[in-house]
Amino acid sequence: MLIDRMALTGSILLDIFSVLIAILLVIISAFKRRYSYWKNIGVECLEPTIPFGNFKEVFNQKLTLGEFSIQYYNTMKARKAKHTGCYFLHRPVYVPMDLDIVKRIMQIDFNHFTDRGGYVNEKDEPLTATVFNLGGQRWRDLRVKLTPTFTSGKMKLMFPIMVQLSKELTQTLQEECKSSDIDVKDISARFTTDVIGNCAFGLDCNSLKDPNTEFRVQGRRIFDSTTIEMITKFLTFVFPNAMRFFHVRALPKDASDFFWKVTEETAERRRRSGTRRNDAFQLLLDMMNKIGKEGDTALTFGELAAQAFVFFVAGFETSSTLMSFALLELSVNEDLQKHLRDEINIVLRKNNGELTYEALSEMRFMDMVICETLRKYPPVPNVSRLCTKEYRIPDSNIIIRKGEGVIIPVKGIHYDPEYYPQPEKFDPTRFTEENKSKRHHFAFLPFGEGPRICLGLRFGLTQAKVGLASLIKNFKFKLNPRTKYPVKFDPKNIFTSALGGLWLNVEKID
Ligand code: HEM
Repeated sequence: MLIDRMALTGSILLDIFSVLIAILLVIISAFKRRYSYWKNIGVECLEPTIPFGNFKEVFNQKLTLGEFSIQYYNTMKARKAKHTGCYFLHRPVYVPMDLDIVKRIMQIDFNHFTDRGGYVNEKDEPLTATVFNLGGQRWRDLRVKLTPTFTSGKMKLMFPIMVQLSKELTQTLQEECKSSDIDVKDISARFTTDVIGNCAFGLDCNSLKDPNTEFRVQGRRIFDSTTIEMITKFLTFVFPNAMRFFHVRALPKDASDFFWKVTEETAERRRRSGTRRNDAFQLLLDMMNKIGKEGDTALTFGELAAQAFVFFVAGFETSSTLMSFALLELSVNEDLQKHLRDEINIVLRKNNGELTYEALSEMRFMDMVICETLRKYPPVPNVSRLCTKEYRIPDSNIIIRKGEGVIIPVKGIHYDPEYYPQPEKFDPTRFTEENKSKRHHFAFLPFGEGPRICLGLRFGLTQAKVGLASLIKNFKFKLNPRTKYPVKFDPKNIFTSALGGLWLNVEKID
């Protein structure tokens, strides 16, 4: 009896094992067929690994996406390839190396690449339906409506709030640097959280005064992904339909619940008090209440909340990354720090000590430092596009089919010695007007380009410059031994982020 049962079990196990092996072989052969795609159409490609494609080191967290961008770009450049292809898991992705082709995809022939391919799952997670993630006509309509949010006129109105918060930043730092080393990434993020909260929503987020305020905690939560969350994010990008079918959420639930609740409360407060403010949130409320041009379609509350959310998230993280890496480089290059401080003091003296919007635009060296920081540490190391209409790459037989992805290797381009000799060197003079005019315009892409260029570019630059002006005027920064230079980047973060923070020694200038 026992022997019979063992035999039966053994044969079932064998059957299951054979079926599994057969399935595995089918999957492997499907991958192999897929992985011959670029070779078959004569496009340069590196050897992919099943099932990661060319992103194995990114998945197992040996490389950040920024490091991948540089490594991939340099390898292909050494092969003198103009057109290259890689595989993101099973998906073929075109990667242009020639800046004229980059310009065509992002700008001239944009109509073929209108989408980014972000994950939208409105049913389970309305906050994903942002202007960043949406494509097609819904993106176009929203983009047109949201563009007036950050005009230079609006920036001038918001400017005094930024200056006021920069004074709070100085006071906070003065207190905190007495007793401890400073993680400039953290303090910059607290500043930009308060700025975007106040300028865009009229909310006092209070994170400078209280580093553990819920805004800061939940803001950090969005970017501090666990390994599982990071893999989920990748999968939502590659299999959006399947992930929607299985109701998969791309955002941490606690953080998205918090932002939803804050948006509801803010909308309700304004409705009850009847106050109108000249800010991004008012613009969104008007769009929801159909106060605007005749024939405009109204936003739903979910759409409003999603746009408020993306402004908040995009608004604080990227700009604080910019501020903190600028501070890092200025602490390593003390002559540049002094040069910048001298410029700030000269401009402020001319303006009776007042930092105004116009005074800020007089700071030419500040602008060069900011650009060089964005070149060396682009907060978004790669930019993506989704082909929405079949496209033949000019002067070639390569066809990009509808549904195929494109990656622009921003960080790779920023480290190309052909455009930036000695790319590891921090050298703001690369951005004098004369030097800029000698380079291809698409050799500098920290905000992307074309109709989908960053919507908050002006806001991001202004808040980072205001914060930096007040910090460099009032403090001296030096590298702290806790920070490795060159920096080690955090492979768990899809954006540029230093592993363990950016710790500096800070000394108040009397
Ligand atoms: C230093 C600061 C910033 C950097 C480096 C940055 C970078 C970027 C990049 C690379 C993109 C993709 C562009 C493309 O695909 O061509 C983007 C898109 C976007 N950014 Fe920013 N960003 C910054 C600040 C901001 C701020 C402050 C906001 C809002 C308050 C913002 C809102 C957006 C939005 C809404 C999009 C999507 C635009 C669209 O698809 O139409 N960004 N940003």
